[in-house]
Amino acid sequence: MGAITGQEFLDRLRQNPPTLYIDGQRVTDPTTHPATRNMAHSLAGLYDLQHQPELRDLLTFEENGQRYATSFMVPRTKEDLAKIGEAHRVRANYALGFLGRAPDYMNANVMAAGVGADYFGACSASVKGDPRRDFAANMRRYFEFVRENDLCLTHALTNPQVNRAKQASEMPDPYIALGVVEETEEGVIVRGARMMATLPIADEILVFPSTVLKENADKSKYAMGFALPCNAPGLSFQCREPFDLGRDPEDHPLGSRFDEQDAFVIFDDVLVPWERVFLLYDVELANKAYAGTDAVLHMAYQVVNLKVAKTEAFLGTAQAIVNAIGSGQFQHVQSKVAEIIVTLEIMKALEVAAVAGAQPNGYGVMTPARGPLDAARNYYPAVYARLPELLQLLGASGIIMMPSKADREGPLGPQIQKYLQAGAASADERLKLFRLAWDMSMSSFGGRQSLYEKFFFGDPVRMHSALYEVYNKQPYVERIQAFLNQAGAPQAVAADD
Ligand SMILES: Cc1cc2nc3c(=O)[nH]c(=O)nc-3n(C[C@H](O)[C@H](O)[C@H](O)COP(=O)(O)OP(=O)(O)OC[C@H]3O[C@@H](n4cnc5c(N)ncnc54)[C@H](O)[C@@H]3O)c2cc1C
Repeated sequence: MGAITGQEFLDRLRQNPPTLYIDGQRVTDPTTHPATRNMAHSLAGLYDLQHQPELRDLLTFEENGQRYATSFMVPRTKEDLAKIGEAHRVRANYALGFLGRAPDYMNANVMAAGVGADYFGACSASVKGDPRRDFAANMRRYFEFVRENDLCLTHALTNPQVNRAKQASEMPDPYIALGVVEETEEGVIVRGARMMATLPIADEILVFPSTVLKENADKSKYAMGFALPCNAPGLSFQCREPFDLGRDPEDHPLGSRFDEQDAFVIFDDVLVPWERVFLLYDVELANKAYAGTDAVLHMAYQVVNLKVAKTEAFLGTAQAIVNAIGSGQFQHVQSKVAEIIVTLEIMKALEVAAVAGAQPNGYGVMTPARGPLDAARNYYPAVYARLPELLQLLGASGIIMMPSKADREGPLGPQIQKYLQAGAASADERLKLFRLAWDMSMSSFGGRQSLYEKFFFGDPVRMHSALYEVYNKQPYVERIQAFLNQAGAPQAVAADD
């Protein structure tokens, strides 16, 4: 099959809808439900991009006579990596960088895991050569399956909050956190919940643990990795309140089109067939799965490209506001726009450095450099909050005084046109622009983005700790030590002056 069209995506979603619940009701058809239909069609548009004649060569690649999405490409050279990055960027621009979990993100994950599938073969519960329990073979096949069908994947890594002072096994019920209940001939039965899966309007869900599990026999039932269709029996997604309010895109330019949704995932004794199991009971392997296959780096590479696109959107919007209201001569206004430029250039430089420092990994995959990507995924969550704040500071009351499209067509239309025009734009143009700034920075959609940017790659506190642990600081300590030793002698001579 290979790269699908938007229509194929929608048909598949309609025929096999994920088990979604919104506002107490089951969503029987996400392509028509008011809370999900616009997002479903936006995703379809993203799939259609890969068939546009001018983008086809960038967004897809050919293998054995078949075309696949570039995000599934196994990079063997730095040129391959650069092409993948450019494709990520073009696809990110489709939603101005505001679609956090477009399919590319998980495609990068399954690509790295699929090529590095031997990692899963080392799992203590894997049976080499067994057509169903050979986890390496399962992972390899799964990558092929996802790529062949151009599937859209969601994923859920963290357990419900409940009590972060306790381990999963110490909760009031041992199956609040997702755990294995039993093995059967067909597979494993899992029970419990996962806290968050963005983009539940998907074909399949990938489940891995992200929290570091401690080694002991009891906790090993929480160590697992598997994939399932989003309509597997017993699996349900409880969606949060929708941010697509059904408004005209001119009024809610982002929320009306790109509410990717976030869902709480409930596994009510769900059967995971053996062929879909990639990891089981092996705490050490589970804890290191993302690093062990380098999936984390390929995902982070998608992310750095996405964040470049998003920061470019902030810069463009900020400068358009400045142009519209003629505030560009004020020094502090220039300084605020310059702040966005600095963030953008840092992210672009980290992307370039990730490719420049890329090396083939043990599986022959050209892997972007870890240092710049770790810097990007720690830096951006720390600075993101300033971007919406800068839009607010530049737009001021303009970001709240925004009559809607219906208002502009109503009885006060002529007055709105007169009083809400901009120095360099009509009222219609100005209000569309300010509505975008509001949706980026202040609406419920924009507010969720601010939370998303803080946590999308994990808890920033623990990410910093992880960086502290892995970063080789010793050469710098030694340099300081050498300097101090050198400095000692001349200082001793001069000290008696
Ligand atoms: C909008 C949004 C979308 C998301 N999408 C996805 C998704 O698609 N898939 C997915 O798997 N996850 C997703 N996440 C979840 C994300 O991975 C988590 O938010 C992140 O890992 C933090 O975990 P938590 O939310 O459970 O916070 P908690 O772990 O509950 O942390 C809450 C607070 O307690 C502190 N804390 C808790 N435990 C510790 C500790 N051991 N050490 C130090 N401090 C601690 C934290 O620093 C934080 O301040 C999403 C999150 C958001 C907000």
